[in-house]
Amino acid sequence: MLLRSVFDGELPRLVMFDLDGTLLDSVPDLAAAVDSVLLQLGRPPAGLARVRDWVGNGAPVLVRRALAGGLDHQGVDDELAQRALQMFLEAYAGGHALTTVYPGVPPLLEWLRTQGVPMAVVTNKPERFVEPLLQEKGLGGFFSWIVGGDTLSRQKPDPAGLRHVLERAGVPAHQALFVGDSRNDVLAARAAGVPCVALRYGYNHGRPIDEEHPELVLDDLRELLVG
Ligand SMILES: O=C(O)COP(=O)(O)O
Ligand SMILES: [Mg+2]
Repeated sequence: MLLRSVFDGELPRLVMFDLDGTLLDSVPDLAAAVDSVLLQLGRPPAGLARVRDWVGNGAPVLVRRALAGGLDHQGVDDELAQRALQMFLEAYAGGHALTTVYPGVPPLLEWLRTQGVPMAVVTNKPERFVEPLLQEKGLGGFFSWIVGGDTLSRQKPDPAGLRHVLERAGVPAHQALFVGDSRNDVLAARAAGVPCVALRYGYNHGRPIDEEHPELVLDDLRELLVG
């Protein structure tokens, strides 16, 4: 089995997951919220394809990128960014009907649960959205620990969130696994000493995630259970 091959034939003692682009295809709702902010500010909408490349560094950076119209958000007015962030949070709280669970996710989570492997979510999404979203999408109850982008003072690519969970779970880094979709995930895992699996279907600022050289790159999480 591919999952066991990462741990010399054993199972990991903890699996931590990224949220957006890994468990949930959340960009349609994120793009709708971004576009509602831009329209309220009298600007043209950004559209799903561009927002997809801007997701991954949390809501404040997503909003700044939307105001800048690109990944580089230097020079965006701080007061405007703050106002736009409040508008975004309000719009995004309005609903998540367009967000879907990637098909490989439920089979892997169910299987890990039957094996007694504890699970966690470490995301850059603001913490307030995470638990309700997991519940709404049928993924509530799987995760023993949840770290959002504003839970600690630092977010991914900083390893603080992963270390926070490792400590609480009492699991050494090399016996845990992190599953993500972006460069931030690979860098955070590497800095924490945690092996990393990355998904090609997610959001990585428009670049192939293979370039970041995680331990494994997959197209579907069910591949972990095969072999
Ligand atoms: O909110 C974001 O920017 C992305 O969140 P993620 O860390 O779950 O991919
Ligand atoms: Mg992600």
